[in-house]
Amino acid sequence: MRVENLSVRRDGQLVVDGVNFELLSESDTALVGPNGAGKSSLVAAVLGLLPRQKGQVWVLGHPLGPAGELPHSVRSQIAYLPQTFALQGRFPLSVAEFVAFGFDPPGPRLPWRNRSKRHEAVLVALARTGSSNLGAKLLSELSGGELKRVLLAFCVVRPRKLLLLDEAQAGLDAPASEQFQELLLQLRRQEGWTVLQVSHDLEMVRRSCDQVLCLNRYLRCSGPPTHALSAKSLAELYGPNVVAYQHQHHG
Ligand SMILES: Nc1ncnc2c1ncn2[C@@H]1O[C@H](COP(=O)(O)OP(=O)(O)OP(=O)(O)O)[C@@H](O)[C@H]1O
Repeated sequence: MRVENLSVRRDGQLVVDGVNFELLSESDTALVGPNGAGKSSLVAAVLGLLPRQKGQVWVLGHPLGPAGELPHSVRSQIAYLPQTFALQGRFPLSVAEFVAFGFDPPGPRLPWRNRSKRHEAVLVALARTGSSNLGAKLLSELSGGELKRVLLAFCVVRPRKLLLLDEAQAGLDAPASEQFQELLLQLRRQEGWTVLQVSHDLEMVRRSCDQVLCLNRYLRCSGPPTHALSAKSLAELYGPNVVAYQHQHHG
């Protein structure tokens, strides 16, 4: 993915201003910045879900159209996990049914076609994400950690190239968050995904991402974590009162 001079306006305010970046194939890039910095707006705009005020975006070599259009063949390579995924009450959709939706590329869906292949792919996806015991449960009955694993099962049920995650670990406790990140890393390597993930977990970003984009309306800094998350960069991004915490590894 390549983004040139991207600006996004919301309610008359410029919330993303002149942003440039590139995601290298099979890399893991984190998008960090304070609340309201424009991270979710940027992700929505590069997917064509939010209008751009200006700028060009190329997804897997294809230009994003003026109204966010992409060919089906490109859209089918993308998975997007939004920040919120609200299911009220006992929404009547099982985990296995939900993951099965991920099997069919965008476009007209013919549920009777590929039925046995789809069923097999769902079982494999659930197994690969440690969710085999959840297939018959309702999606609305899952815990936060279970739901995140099932969302990854949705992503892995057929091959894709690009994965965009908006605060996928929000609401998870520390062990669940760690497990989710490990699973994501494992699947990314196996599938060859290119990942862009919005995160507030700077320690996780330091440990597992190749590139960091520091956003606060415009791109304040970018590069490998050692550079982009230095004390100086963090002070510029979050203000001088943020303490840059770094694990010291001994031995
Ligand atoms: N639906 C909306 N309508 C109008 N303005 C919005 C909407 N959603 C967000 N904004 C505004 O756009 C700006 C950027 O918000 P955005 O959600 O992109 O930031 P963020 O960096 O993802 O924040 P957070 O870390 O809190 O999720 C904020 O000023 C916010 O108030």
